[in-house]
Amino acid sequence: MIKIEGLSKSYGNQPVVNDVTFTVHPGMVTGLLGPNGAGKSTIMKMILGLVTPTSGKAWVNGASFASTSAPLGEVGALLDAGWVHPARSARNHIRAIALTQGIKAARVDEVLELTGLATAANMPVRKYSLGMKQRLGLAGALLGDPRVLILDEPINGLDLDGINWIRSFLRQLADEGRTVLVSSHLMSEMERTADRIIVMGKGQVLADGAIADIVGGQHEATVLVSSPQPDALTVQLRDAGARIQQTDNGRLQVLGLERATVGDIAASAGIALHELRSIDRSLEDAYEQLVAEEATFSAINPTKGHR
Ligand SMILES: Nc1ncnc2c1ncn2[C@@H]1O[C@H](COP(=O)(O)OP(=O)(O)OP(=O)(O)O)[C@@H](O)[C@H]1O
Repeated sequence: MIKIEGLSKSYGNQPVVNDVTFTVHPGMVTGLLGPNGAGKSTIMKMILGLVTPTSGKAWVNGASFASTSAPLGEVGALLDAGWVHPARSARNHIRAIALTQGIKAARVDEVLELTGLATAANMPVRKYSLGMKQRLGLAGALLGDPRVLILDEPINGLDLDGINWIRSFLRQLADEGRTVLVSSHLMSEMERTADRIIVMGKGQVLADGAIADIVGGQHEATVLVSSPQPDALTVQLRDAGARIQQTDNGRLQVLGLERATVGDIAASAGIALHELRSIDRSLEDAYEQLVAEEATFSAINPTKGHR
């Protein structure tokens, strides 16, 4: 389990993480989602003791990570898949980490096998694709068989096969009872990967919950309707509190009323309808709206939440 409480970080007088509190539970994949610069990596580094918080605290399995005696057995981290020495083979890279941490050599081949790198293990890393480097980063993270995994943008740069592979891999790790925290700047990546997402914007938590709840929480009923009497219908719907926009093809986009209500209003006013349907908002829309709302609010209230 990872717990952070009131965590803040400023560089100079620039706040980059601002009073963030959340708990990441074992047995599920938790996504830390936010646009570039939202503060996701900084939070991960503070959990790992690589960046000192300006205020607040982070615990991994009940203790501060810096105080742990076998760090790789406690937490596996993937922060930057590109830092490996280019001339070194994957096997030698993982071996070197194992040696410094007192991990037995047999585990090296186990993690290379687990991450699908066994057949490429003797190749110099400079010949690796980004996806292979991501797998290598994961292999390193898994070396100590940790209960907690912290992975910064592990899906970045993977092709579709790679994405599917990592999704099922993370699922398996969570099913084994591990705590899995994964960051991404793309909702599409998190959509089928995470059980729960924490949405960040400008260093703050904007939303936290199951994806369906977050989309639902942002949801405003949107109905598309067409009628031979659009003007009369517009008047009736506006009277009921709806906001109406005319679409290019003459339909009305109705915001703020449910589909059945729109149908009932038209029927009681004797207005014919030729089309009546709800529009499903995509996850991406909900995410963009959340982040855009925060950006707008911060712009008009620049001191908001910044300490
Ligand atoms: N060492 C540092 N000194 C100054 N500013 C920093 C430092 N590290 C991060 N920042 C700034 O903090 C903000 C948050 O960065 P962070 O890397 O945590 O964001 P992120 O959400 O992980 O985004 P990305 O996906 O782009 O890495 C950014 O504006 C970044 O420029």
